[in-house]
Amino acid sequence: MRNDVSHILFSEEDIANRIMVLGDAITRDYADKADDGIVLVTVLRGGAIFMADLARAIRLPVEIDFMAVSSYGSGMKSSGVVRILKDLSSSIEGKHVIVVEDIIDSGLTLSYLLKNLSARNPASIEVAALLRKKTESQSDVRSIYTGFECPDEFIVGYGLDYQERYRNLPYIAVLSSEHNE
Ligand SMILES: O=P(O)(O)OC[C@H]1O[C@H](OP(=O)(O)OP(=O)(O)O)[C@H](O)[C@@H]1O
Ligand SMILES: Nc1nc2[nH]cnc2c(=O)[nH]1
Ligand SMILES: [Mg+2]
Repeated sequence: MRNDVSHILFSEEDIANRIMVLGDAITRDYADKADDGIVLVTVLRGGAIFMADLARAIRLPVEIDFMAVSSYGSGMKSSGVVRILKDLSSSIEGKHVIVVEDIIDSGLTLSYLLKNLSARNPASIEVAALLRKKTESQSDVRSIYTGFECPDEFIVGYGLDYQERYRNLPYIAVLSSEHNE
């Protein structure tokens, strides 16, 4: 373990096992929806690594598309303002959308995205989030495919950054206190 990481919450193996379970659940739930088209809408940048593994755990044809939004910038607190930096490349009208996110923290990013994407008339829209933080003041976002609940600390690894570093750690960890203040 690196010395700038305080402790590991979920190991590479924990993550791989959990993603297999989520992939199986999605495969089962969407088996009769594949003909309409299933799109994994990944929220860049943090969601990219989770999506890459989740997509390969789903045994149905799926499209992948990307949106880039940012509410955190380089800090550890949500600015509360979600900006679309990149929109989807294709239409989602009539398709079954699964929004793939690395973490639900305040829930602001996902509530904004769900509202924005629902207005484009998809056949259905659900959320797959690898982590859901246990916080007091979280927007009420429904995520039916959730990987793990995590403590209210600043998390890095497996897509999650601090000042753009740590995204490529294969595990999920809490940043050590010198960084986490
Ligand atoms: O529930 P919330 O409080 O809205 O936080 C969750 C969002 O924050 C992070 O993104 P960030 O804006 O840091 O962009 P990034 O993915 O490029 O790191 C994370 O990837 C989620 O998208
Ligand atoms: N890296 C990181 N990004 C976040 N965005 C919202 N919450 C978090 C968090 O705990 N860690
Ligand atoms: Mg970030």
